[in-house]
Amino acid sequence: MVAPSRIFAPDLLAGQVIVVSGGGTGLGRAAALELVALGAEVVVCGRRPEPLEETVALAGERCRARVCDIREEDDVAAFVDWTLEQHGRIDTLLNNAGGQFLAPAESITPKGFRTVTRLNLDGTWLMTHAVATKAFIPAGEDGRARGGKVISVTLSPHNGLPGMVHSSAARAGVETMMAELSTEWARFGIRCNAIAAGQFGTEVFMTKYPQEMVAAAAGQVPLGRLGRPEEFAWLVAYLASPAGDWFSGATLTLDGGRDHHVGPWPIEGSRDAEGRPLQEARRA
Ligand SMILES: CCC/C=C/C(=O)SCCNC(=O)CCNC(=O)[C@H](O)C(C)(C)COP(=O)([O-])OP(=O)([O-])OC[C@H]1O[C@@H](n2cnc3c(N)ncnc32)[C@H](O)[C@@H]1OP(=O)([O-])[O-]
Ligand SMILES: NC(=O)C1=CN([C@@H]2O[C@H](COP(=O)(O)OP(=O)(O)OC[C@H]3O[C@@H](n4cnc5c(N)ncnc54)[C@H](OP(=O)(O)O)[C@@H]3O)[C@@H](O)[C@H]2O)C=CC1
Repeated sequence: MVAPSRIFAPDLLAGQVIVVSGGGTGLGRAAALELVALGAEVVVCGRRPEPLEETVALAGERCRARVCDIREEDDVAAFVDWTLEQHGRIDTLLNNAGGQFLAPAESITPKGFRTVTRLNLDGTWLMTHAVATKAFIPAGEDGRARGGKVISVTLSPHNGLPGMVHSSAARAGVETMMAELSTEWARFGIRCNAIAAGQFGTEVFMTKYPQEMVAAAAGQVPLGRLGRPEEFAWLVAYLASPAGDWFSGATLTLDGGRDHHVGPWPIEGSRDAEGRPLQEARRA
């Protein structure tokens, strides 16, 4: 039995069907559990069955899983068809699956660059296009497009993460994709937004990258800590709920201030004896 939400009413998303890509781990799993706690039917996908099965075991009967590689067009089509066979509708798609490797730009090969843009940009597009054309745009019983919501995970800081030029470029593309579609697909009642995630202490974040980088990450966040997966899940739930109905084309940055980090403040050598920032004297 999934734990009740600490923030929202338990029936906030009752009756909704929500797809979470990458729902077997980290931020995707946290979102899946919160959405189930709020009454939604959730379908998770990813490449490996084991983490998906663990999410289902934690979430209970209102969560289903199916293996799908979001980079493969046929996989994506089969996954969306299967979800519609199971539930008859999709209300929200959370494009959370993604990732990258850390490497200096000059050492990234053409294949390495393509690998990361294909996952984050092409994969997000394949999922978005398939869900829109199969579930959101076709007419419902009233003869009008059913509509729906797309929420795509991107990356903060927006000036790019050194060592991640491929992912920084791909996520910028996803944010523009969401903004563009918010105009084109408004006529179908489709809302498209991005959540620019700062650094969250998920298991993969804590273990995949060089430990020096991980150890330094919180120090680059003005609020002084990494994000907690439930903080991501709450924003997803808010956007999926009626409170999110007038958001479209937006990028919501969720990062403890990381996007605007300029280094330690007060600046080293520019503090008074108590460590406070310096202040100019008033004119006499
Ligand atoms: C501050 C942090 C902010 C963000 C945090 C998070 O996102 S946390 C969450 C993060 N979560 C995730 O990232 C989860 C998802 N991430 C993944 O699945 C992998 O990281 C992936 C994106 C590489 C795709 O995997 P895949 O199995 O499809 O690919 P593959 O392994 O077969 O490699 C294909 C090609 O890529 C290249 N290349 C690969 N690695 C390196 C490297 N270390 N060095 C150099 N190059 C590398 C290489 O060209 C290779 O070809 P080769 O030379 O072998 O012929
Ligand atoms: N944690 C952080 O600090 C930040 C994370 N992000 C992004 O947020 C998202 C979640 O991150 P996090 O939970 O930390 O990381 P995880 O690595 O735990 O999550 C990535 C998920 O995506 C799935 N996935 C990867 N490739 C594919 C694919 N080709 N097809 C389908 N599913 C795939 C993985 O499952 P499987 O391997 O089984 O396919 C996994 O469940 C990612 O897009 C990440 O890049 C962005 C900014 C910062």
